[in-house]
Amino acid sequence: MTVIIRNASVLNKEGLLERKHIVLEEGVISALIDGNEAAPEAGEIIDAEGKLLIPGLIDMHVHLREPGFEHKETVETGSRSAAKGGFTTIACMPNTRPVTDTPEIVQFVKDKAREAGLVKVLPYAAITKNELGRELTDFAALKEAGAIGYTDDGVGVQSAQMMKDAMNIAAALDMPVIAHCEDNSLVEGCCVAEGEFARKHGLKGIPNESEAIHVGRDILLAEATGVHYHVCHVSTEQSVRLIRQAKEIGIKVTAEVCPHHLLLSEEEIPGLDANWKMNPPLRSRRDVEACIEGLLDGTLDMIVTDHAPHSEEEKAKGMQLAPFGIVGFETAFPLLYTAFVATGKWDLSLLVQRMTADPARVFRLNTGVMDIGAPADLTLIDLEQEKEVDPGSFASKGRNTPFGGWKLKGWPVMTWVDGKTVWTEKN
Ligand SMILES: NC(=O)N[C@@H](CC(=O)O)C(=O)O
Ligand SMILES: [Zn+2]
Ligand SMILES: [Zn+2]
Repeated sequence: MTVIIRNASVLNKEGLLERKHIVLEEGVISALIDGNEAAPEAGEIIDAEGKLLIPGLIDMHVHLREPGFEHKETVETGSRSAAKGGFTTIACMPNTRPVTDTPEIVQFVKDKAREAGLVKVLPYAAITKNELGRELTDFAALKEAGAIGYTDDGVGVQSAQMMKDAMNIAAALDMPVIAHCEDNSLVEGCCVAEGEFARKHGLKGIPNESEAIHVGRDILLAEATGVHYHVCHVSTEQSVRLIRQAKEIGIKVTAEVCPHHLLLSEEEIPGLDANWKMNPPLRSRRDVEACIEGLLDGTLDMIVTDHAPHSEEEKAKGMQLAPFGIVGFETAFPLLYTAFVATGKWDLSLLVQRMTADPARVFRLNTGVMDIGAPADLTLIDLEQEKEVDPGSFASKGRNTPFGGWKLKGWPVMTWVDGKTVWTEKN
């Protein structure tokens, strides 16, 4: 099957936009033709009409909730939500029920993804059985089953010895350890960050050190073990500083940041609405600025959504009792485009790189670039289209977002995986 995408705006290696016709054959990009030349006439022809065509977005931190929490999301609904948001590869977290801590559950997630037939789903496996922090999982068997890394996301690994053992085994298997950094002794009974909002509402606040203490500890353990250590959802100035210093001295550390931690601080939380509750929490303006700076200088390698769907009933329990987490796939690109690129603060190529080529480089994925021979994982984006975020229209089962009603530009309109259309606005 041949697909020709005519008249697309494509970012060249210098980060400038060029008009191209792109030919997709047998699931790979087979030709990039100068837009001034005639486009070939064969197979399915799509006229991009000058819209932006980029490598499919990659999200290395998402929650698909299956098995066990199908009322929040399934592999299928999450995959559709991802495709709608312009994502073509997503890596899902193991805090399911049962936890993804055996080869059978890794296989189950892969089977569900194949049945859905939408985006590429890469499963992570747990570091410890049932994510309880007591006993390591069988790293070799989990790798063999197709897990791409180990993480207890949702909770931090509290024991330094447990983390060190995990890193030693992962290093020997040439696999990464991905860490949710949180010291439980510092966050008991907390639901929002330390700061003005917590004070005003009489809530116990989550301090920045609860995250950064684990980042610092784990960087030392990564240095000792030589593992590839990846930090989840960085949200504090202190974590950014520690990661920057570790990179400077050659420790193999990489990191991710979420759109909400680049856009929102605790000052913006409007009230006791749990759609503003996530872990890590929204912190101070100073932390937001440090995360932005970290992303710009490459200390933070990539943007991830931490797509964390919950049901409306669960989120209605209020700030203190509702579960942590917000959905992310369907708003990520338009949010960042509108806030940072349309305003002239960032180059378009920087945003695209941090959501495609950079995660592919860090996790050694064979995608994320628009080269001849690369998989035809592509996203077409309408940079002019402006519309309001409408949680009611999400493909995700989750409606839990603080961004409802935000007016955004830069909406994905069509997504291809291995040359196959997995989502189009026109349906
Ligand atoms: N980020 C969140 O607020 N919640 C995540 C867990 C996590 O990513 O730590 C979830 O599973 O709901
Ligand atoms: Zn986490
Ligand atoms: Zn998460």
